[in-house]
Amino acid sequence: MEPAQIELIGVTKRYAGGAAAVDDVSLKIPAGTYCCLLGPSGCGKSTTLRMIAGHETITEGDIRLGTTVVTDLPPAARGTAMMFQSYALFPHLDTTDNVAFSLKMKGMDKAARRARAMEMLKLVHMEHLAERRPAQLSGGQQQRVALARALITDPQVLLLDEPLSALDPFLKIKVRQELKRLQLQLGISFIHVTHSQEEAMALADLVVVMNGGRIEQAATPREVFNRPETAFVARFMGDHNVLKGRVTQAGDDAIRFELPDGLSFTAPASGAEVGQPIEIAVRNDRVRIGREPVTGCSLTGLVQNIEYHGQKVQVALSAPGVDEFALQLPETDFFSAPLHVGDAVPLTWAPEDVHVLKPSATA
Ligand SMILES: Nc1ncnc2c1ncn2[C@@H]1O[C@H](COP(=O)(O)OP(=O)(O)OP(=O)(O)O)[C@@H](O)[C@H]1O
Repeated sequence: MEPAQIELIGVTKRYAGGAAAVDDVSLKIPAGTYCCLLGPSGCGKSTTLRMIAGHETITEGDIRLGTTVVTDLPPAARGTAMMFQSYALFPHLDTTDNVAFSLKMKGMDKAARRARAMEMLKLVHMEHLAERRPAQLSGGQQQRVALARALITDPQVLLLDEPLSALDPFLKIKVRQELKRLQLQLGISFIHVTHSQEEAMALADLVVVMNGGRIEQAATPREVFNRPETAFVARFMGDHNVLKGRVTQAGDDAIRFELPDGLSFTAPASGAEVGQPIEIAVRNDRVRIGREPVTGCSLTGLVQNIEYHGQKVQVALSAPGVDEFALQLPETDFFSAPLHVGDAVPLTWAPEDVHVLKPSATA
């Protein structure tokens, strides 16, 4: 099948008696995109995926694949295929028959469907284990079989629900690379649900950050990381400090805002007016120690915790009126002048590294 764009138009899901699990979500995923639905537990990622797959009814709105509205079509008629978290392989069938299963349901003869299954097994580098049963395969191998089984239906979109969550950290990275290779090779869209921002950043062309059934931001990984739209996205992606205050002066180019404890900062003008609440983000790795203070971009922090991360050292600090503040230093910088818990540290950042946030979609 030709790759096709998928579009969600005002899609809402209300389970019986509950609030909206997915709330008026609109999203376009261009053909041939690796898309990650990212967010914390309960934000509606799996429900969104299941509605695309046709395993969950849609309360309101429509889903379109290419030019076809698939909202009311059964899963097998949509042009999508789903790989489940549990792999859901049949224990009594060998690898080849597991992969060929949907072709058997369609009435294809045995020789033809086993030949096609073997092509799929080659695609996922599993042809040498074609005769094994699921119990004789490792978790990673079972997952490849599940992938081959989903791909044999020749879908326009492959849907993956937390595909890497059961794998150990080494295998996770290996399978991650294979998923990306397969998506590029096949040229179809993959929609991959994850709660790991690292996984989403590594894989996705399009990251869709969800919170409380809504989309907070949908953009490239670089955009989401460098220009998080909301405090939720900045915190969820990590490696950002968020400062929350009230605007005290508003100029054409810059504003000043004050934290509850009186610390005052500068941010680029963003249409905010005097008296309005404001949130800004500064990346942890853009905060510097002990430089000349920059007016409106400095504070003194008290070191609370130090974590060694290999290439970087993460230092958590406290300051009056600031919930959490951290900086990341390259390993060599940290060890050339090590900090200790309890040290009072002068911190500064450049005005151009201050990023003004919008109110959250669920606010
Ligand atoms: N079958 C169901 N019946 C009622 N409520 C449900 C059902 N499935 C999910 N929900 C609720 O809908 C909301 C979204 O759930 P969903 O599984 O889509 O979230 P998620 O982001 O995928 O979470 P997780 O990462 O934990 O799987 C949650 O509040 C959940 O409790």
